[in-house]
Amino acid sequence: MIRFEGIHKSYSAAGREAVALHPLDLTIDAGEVFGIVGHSGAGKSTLLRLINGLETPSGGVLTVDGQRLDTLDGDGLRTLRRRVGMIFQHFNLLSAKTVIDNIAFPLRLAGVSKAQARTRAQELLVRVGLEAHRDKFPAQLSGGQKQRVGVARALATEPKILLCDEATSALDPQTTASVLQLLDGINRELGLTIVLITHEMDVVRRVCDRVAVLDAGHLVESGPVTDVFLHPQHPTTRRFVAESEDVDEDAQHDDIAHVEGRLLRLTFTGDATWQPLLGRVARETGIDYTILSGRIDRIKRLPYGQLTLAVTGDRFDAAARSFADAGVHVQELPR
Ligand SMILES: Nc1ncnc2c1ncn2[C@@H]1O[C@H](COP(=O)(O)OP(=O)(O)OP(=O)(O)O)[C@@H](O)[C@H]1O
Repeated sequence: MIRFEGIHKSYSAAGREAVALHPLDLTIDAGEVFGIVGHSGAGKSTLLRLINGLETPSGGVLTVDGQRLDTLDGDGLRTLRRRVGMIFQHFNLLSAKTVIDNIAFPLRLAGVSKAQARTRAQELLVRVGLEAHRDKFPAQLSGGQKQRVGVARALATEPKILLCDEATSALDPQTTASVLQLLDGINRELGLTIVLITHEMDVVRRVCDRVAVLDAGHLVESGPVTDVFLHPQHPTTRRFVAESEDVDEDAQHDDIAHVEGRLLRLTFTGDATWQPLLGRVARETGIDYTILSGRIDRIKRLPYGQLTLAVTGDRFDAAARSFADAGVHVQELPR
């Protein structure tokens, strides 16, 4: 478990104090995939780098697996870094070393013999699906393959926690999906805690269990991805969700101006996603509806659907109740 209590961080640059993180409380549970989303400069990297001691907080208490980081000496910090692996946006591989030697490198640093380090690196190569590339150099690999080497190297010292610093931001959508799948598998099979920072809500939707939203150094919202993604409360979170769904909010506003009725947002999750509810409720209550927007997708493995309707007819409240009785989350939106 990683626990931030009143943690804050300021940098002094050119004689001035700049606040990167305002005091925040946050708990990341063992074994979960936790996403931290925010725009550039929001404080994501700072938050992540506090966890492996690459940055020290200006105040507050940070505990990793029950150990306060401010009590660690040099040896303690080195042990922490073996238990907390990290992967990076630009992979940070050693260009003069082969794939297998890149993976073995942290073990060699930790004093493991060359033969043992290579045996372990070979196992990791298989896990990330790169056996065929073991003797190549990083320059001979695609971005996705480089990130797989990064993952294998991070796993070499058998960490309990994996930090991912914009790990898919330099990759195309298909490669992003395969690297996220790899991370998901590692989380499930090895029980590793994964903390990832990203500026894309879509990355959070695909792999994270919980998420925190940072805005200019403030933690503005956090919770299970199903809650935060489907029912965002803070304007910054709403913008992230709208961006990831490719919604043009201005165009949507224009569309709404053209239709009559009250606006209803229906969110279906799990089994409710597959029920033929719309027609049934319309028949039973005599309402009519126009679909303004709709989406069916998954949050991690949970199927969900979200529809925005303009509803006409007298029995709006009865229709809303029928949807709610069928397990659908119902929200009336202001016009
Ligand atoms: N070493 C440093 N010295 C001075 N200021 C810093 C330092 N590192 C970060 N900052 C400042 O702290 C704030 C938060 O930076 P941070 O890198 O944590 O944000 P971020 O959300 O990760 O952004 P990005 O996605 O662009 O990396 C920014 O205003 C940044 O300029």
